[in-house]
Amino acid sequence: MDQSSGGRHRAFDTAIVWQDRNDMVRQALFVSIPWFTFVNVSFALIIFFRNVLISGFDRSISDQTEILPLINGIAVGIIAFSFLLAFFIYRLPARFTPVSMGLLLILSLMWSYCSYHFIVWWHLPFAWPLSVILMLTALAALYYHPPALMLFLTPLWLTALLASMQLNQGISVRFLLVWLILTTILIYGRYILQRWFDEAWRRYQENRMLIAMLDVMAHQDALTGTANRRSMENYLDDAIRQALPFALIMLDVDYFKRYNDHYGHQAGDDCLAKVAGVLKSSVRTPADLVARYGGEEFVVVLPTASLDEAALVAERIQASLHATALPHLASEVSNRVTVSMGIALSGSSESAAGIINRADNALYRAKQQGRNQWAKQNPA
Ligand SMILES: Nc1nc2c(ncn2[C@@H]2O[C@H](COP(=O)(O)OP(=O)(O)OP(=O)(O)O)[C@@H](O)[C@H]2O)c(=O)[nH]1
Repeated sequence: MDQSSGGRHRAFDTAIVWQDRNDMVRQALFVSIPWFTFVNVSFALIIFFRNVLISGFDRSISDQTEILPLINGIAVGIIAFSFLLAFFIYRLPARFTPVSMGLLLILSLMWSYCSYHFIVWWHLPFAWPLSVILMLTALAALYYHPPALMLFLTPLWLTALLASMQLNQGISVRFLLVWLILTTILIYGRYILQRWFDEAWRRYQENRMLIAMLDVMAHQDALTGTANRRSMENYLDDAIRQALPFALIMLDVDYFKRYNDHYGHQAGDDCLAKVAGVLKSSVRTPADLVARYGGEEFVVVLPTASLDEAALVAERIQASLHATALPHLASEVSNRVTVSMGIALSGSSESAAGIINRADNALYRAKQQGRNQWAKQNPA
């Protein structure tokens, strides 16, 4: 993920690239955490303002009123810790650390403490829905990260059971049923969401493999495995745009029509693949490019090479081809497959077509002079 351009936040908005599944989890967290913070903060604010601004709003708050300042303090704490959690997750960037896990647990414990009092002492009608909303919020926001989800859910989930037992002086069958249904919703809900998450990851991987395959098909020649003509033209255009000098060897298999006529088209294909193998093993660095220009013509591009260095590569190609000893009994110059080559140097502000044209002229001269040799561009 590119953090340098456009800042941390935009890295998730634009052109998402997930290297592994953890990246996807981070992305999900990044998307979920503002909403998770919003739910926590807004409910804490409601509690705080009901208690502080509208005192006596909840007439049922008659028992244990001395606990009210503590509840208000916890509401403020929830707001602070929610923002702190968002801050830690966004700053690190977007991942669960022991600190954010600890914050999640503290948040849940604070909510659990509040809901216990709301249910057991104050009988507040919104206490149950609040607990359920918080649990479902956590489910939707954290389902893809089981440890984080468990840390937030477990205290609230247990508190709901314990508060009910305390309220009913034992186990109420009616409540137990509701609690079990809630538990089922949480477990099954997580299972369904997780399946979608895994499915999204699987399809993302498939798409990436497909794109990589299409990329290879778009830039590679299927028969020889070298770069194709379009890829070579892009390569040359890039080099010219960046004013990078290069030498270019244009290369043609001698008497290839006769080869096809003599050995058959299939053998001709094999021969081209072997010639391409020789070319690839004869270049110097990974930056050098071997491309199939078309038919039995190839191009070798040698960045920063001089004419003499390119001539050395041409010699190496000839020697290597000779050593490979591909028979060509229909050839007039040798009983092995040979090539003719034309070498040209890139000139300042010259187009790719112009350079190729000069290499092609040199190749033509090499052919005229008897084939199985190379010729340099005409001096300017
Ligand atoms: N087997 C095979 N043959 C191809 C392929 N592409 C082009 N050819 C053949 O390559 C031959 C090229 O013939 P020419 O252009 O006359 O060249 P040449 O016979 O090598 O003659 P010189 O270049 O003058 O030595 C043609 O017969 C094409 O059919 C290919 O992919 N596979």
